[in-house]
Amino acid sequence: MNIYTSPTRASSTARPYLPALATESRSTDNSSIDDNCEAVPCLSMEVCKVYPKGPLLVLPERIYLFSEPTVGEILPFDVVINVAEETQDLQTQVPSIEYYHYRWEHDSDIGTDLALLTSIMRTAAAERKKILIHCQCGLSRSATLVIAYIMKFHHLSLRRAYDLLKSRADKISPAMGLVFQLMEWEAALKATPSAQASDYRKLP
Ligand SMILES: N[C@@H](Cc1ccc(OP(=O)(O)O)cc1)C(=O)O
Repeated sequence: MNIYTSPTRASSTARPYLPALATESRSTDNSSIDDNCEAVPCLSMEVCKVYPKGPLLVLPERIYLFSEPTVGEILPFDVVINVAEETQDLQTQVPSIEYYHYRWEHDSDIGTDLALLTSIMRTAAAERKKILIHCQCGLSRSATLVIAYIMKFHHLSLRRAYDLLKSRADKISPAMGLVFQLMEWEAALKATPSAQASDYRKLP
């Protein structure tokens, strides 16, 4: 079990079960991706060295996952989505970048934001923009958003989307409360399959 348990959520609720089985095969394009995600434990909120080589390309449409970046680290990006309450808002320092800061905590209600942010990502990807998704450690909140994107625009179940991202960024561990919301997201996507048909894009 590699799902990060938020300290703000009691363990009274049933645990969603997403065993970390990397069932997706890696494409040639992404063969070097895992090399960037070294086995460096995220020891504290202050020291999140999960991506020691910088932002990690996790999806072929130029979508990268990362922990809290410096100004210099976001400069190469066209779009930055920061989904951590506690991270620094860099918007004023990078006026040329399309910058979004959604102040998620580990137990935030993110359902509405998922719809909006995945659409923003999709639009940016269609415009061939380079997109950075980050939170503080790049393990839970930002990973949740990327999983939601994969589910919606690559038509994968939560389990398969999680396994896919895990195969490319093996330290991800969405907080349990966020996994529950991804389960709701999955149900909502299933209820409106026709709305996604034109957005379908096959993963290489
Ligand atoms: N608190 C954890 C590290 C951690 C911090 C934040 C975190 O969330 P996110 O990836 O959403 O910034 C996940 C994990 C530890 O002590 O190892």
